[in-house]
Amino acid sequence: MEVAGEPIRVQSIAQEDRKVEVVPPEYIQPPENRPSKLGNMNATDHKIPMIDLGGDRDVKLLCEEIRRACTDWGAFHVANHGVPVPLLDEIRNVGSSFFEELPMAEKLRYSCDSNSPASEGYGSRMLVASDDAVLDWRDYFDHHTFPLSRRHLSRWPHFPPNYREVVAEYSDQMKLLAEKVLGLISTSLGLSSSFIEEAMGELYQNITISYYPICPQPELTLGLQSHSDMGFITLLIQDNVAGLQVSKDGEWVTVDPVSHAILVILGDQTEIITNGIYKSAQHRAITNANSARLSVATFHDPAKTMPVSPAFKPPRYRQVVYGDYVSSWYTKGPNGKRNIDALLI
Ligand SMILES: O=C(O)CCC(=O)C(=O)O
Ligand SMILES: [Fe+2]
Repeated sequence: MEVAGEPIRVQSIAQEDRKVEVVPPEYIQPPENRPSKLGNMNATDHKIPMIDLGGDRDVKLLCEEIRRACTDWGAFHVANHGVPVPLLDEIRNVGSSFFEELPMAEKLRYSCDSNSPASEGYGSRMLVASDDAVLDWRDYFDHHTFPLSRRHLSRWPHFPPNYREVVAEYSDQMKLLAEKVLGLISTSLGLSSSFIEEAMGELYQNITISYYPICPQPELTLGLQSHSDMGFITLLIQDNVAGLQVSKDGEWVTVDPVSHAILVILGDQTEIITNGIYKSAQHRAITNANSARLSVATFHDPAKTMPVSPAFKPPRYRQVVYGDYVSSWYTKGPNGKRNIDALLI
């Protein structure tokens, strides 16, 4: 089902009546970007850290763990995070019902504006900077959730019937967790616990549910090209199909799915504000030939008008107005971490 002027959704290439045996050329990555090895590359010393936020943990010890994880990886799992675990299953379930049970024609009623990056709705080309860029093997639904003035539930799927209620509740819970984690990150650097939250100003939150259809040639494609997230922190959950990889010491490490845990990914604004003591995590998603994969990423960003600069001296990054950073990112494309590197002094 194709609508005139509408970019084609990956799911309609991969799964419907026109199912293909080979991927169309616009999805084929140049050799240097292809996943070299499709198995799980995790060795025990190559596992994303798991940090327990529960109970009465000694804050000093907790902050030491956070500091190590942020320094070594820029990403870590949190367990006992305070978000009800059934809610994690609910959002995965409503997401997969939308992508897998709703006919394409119905899904297309929620199409995002394909001419404007990060517009709300159902799309497939969020990170595509130019017409000749290689396409991601991914469809998604992007929701604007905070500030509340951006939250229009009427623009979100009506199916399944509890979709909107679940996403709204999930958004509220993610905001609380983001504030908690940003507080710990601030404390772990000797800053006041509210430092990053105050520097961020009004919190902007978007939730992207990504759906990666089965891919006939996973060795040639990426579900999502290598990038770092633009804002402060991303809270991500995935289903039980592995596919997310984080770059560590020049190697791609697959993040094992842990159904009750939430992955914290540091974004570029955290790298700037911490003056590079903590680095944003470069990550990507690979595809596979056996199962579709779903993830839910919740982004926490400042207002577009907000200037962000290092909290430590001498500054190693130039101050940047967040909206300018976002515009340049969407113009040039993510290309690994090139955008933040351009701010280095
Ligand atoms: O699907 C994933 O695991 C990664 C999603 C992601 O990195 C993003 O949406 O920015
Ligand atoms: Fe990301």
